[in-house]
Amino acid sequence: MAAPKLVDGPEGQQKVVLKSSSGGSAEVFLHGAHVTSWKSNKGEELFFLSKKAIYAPPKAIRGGIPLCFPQFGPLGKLQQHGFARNSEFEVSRGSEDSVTMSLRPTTDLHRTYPHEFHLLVTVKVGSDSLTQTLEVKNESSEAMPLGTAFHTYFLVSDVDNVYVDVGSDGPTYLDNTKGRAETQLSGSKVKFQQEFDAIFQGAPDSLKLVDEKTGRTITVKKEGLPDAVVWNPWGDKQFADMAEGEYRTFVCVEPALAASGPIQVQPGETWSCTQVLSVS
Ligand SMILES: O=P(O)(O)OC[C@H]1O[C@H](O)[C@H](O)[C@@H](O)[C@@H]1O
Repeated sequence: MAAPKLVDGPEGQQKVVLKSSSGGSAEVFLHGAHVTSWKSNKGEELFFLSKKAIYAPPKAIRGGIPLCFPQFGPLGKLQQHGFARNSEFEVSRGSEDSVTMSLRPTTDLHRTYPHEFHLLVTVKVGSDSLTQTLEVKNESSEAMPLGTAFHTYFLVSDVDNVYVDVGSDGPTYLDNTKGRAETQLSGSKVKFQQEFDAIFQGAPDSLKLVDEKTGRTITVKKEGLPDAVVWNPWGDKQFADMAEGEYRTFVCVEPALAASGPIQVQPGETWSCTQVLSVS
């Protein structure tokens, strides 16, 4: 099995380039096991990646799929979204169209998260799909708390042209712009006219992002992740690693173990989750 090719990227960071025999492709940095590009078999880029992204610790790359682990957002004692997205992974195995990257805790990570674990993240690209799986084994003698998310930034023609169908009619969500106040969505479609930052707890396992201008539909299927976060920051506020106006060109749909967590992974237990993205 050919080992995946390591290619130099910005700021001395290395990435793996994946190619499917039927045309799709993807790129995954060792920094954060971070997927930064997914192209369909038509060669169209499907992920947003900021022109001002920073490719070195302690920043996560702004775009693609930041890996939130072992915490989601501020829901715990660790840094926002946990440390995995700012950690250096190693290639564990791979092929032309798939790579598995590995992270074990360093002394530094143990300072805030005193657990022995082995984290494996696998990314596989198909002609019009990308599959990402996270597996974590608790190798310590006590339970380890876990929150996580695949924090995917999808490229859109303009935020005015899109909606996210969350798969159920009139669900409630926790509104992060209002202190996680419980709020009800009218209908099943999230549209964007202002900052939207919501945790749909116990969301259906299939969500859709529809771009009515391009006619493109992205389907997000989640396994093992009870929640879904939908986010657009609206406006050029507070993000030094986002260029002016870039907020109009992405929507985040994030399969997550967020407000339904953290869970406790028991000693010796391996916990896993998956997202399958497809474009039509
Ligand atoms: O800037 P970051 O740490 O990557 O967080 C970016 C965003 O992530 C999630 O979508 C949260 O729901 C938002 O509240 C947060 O602003």
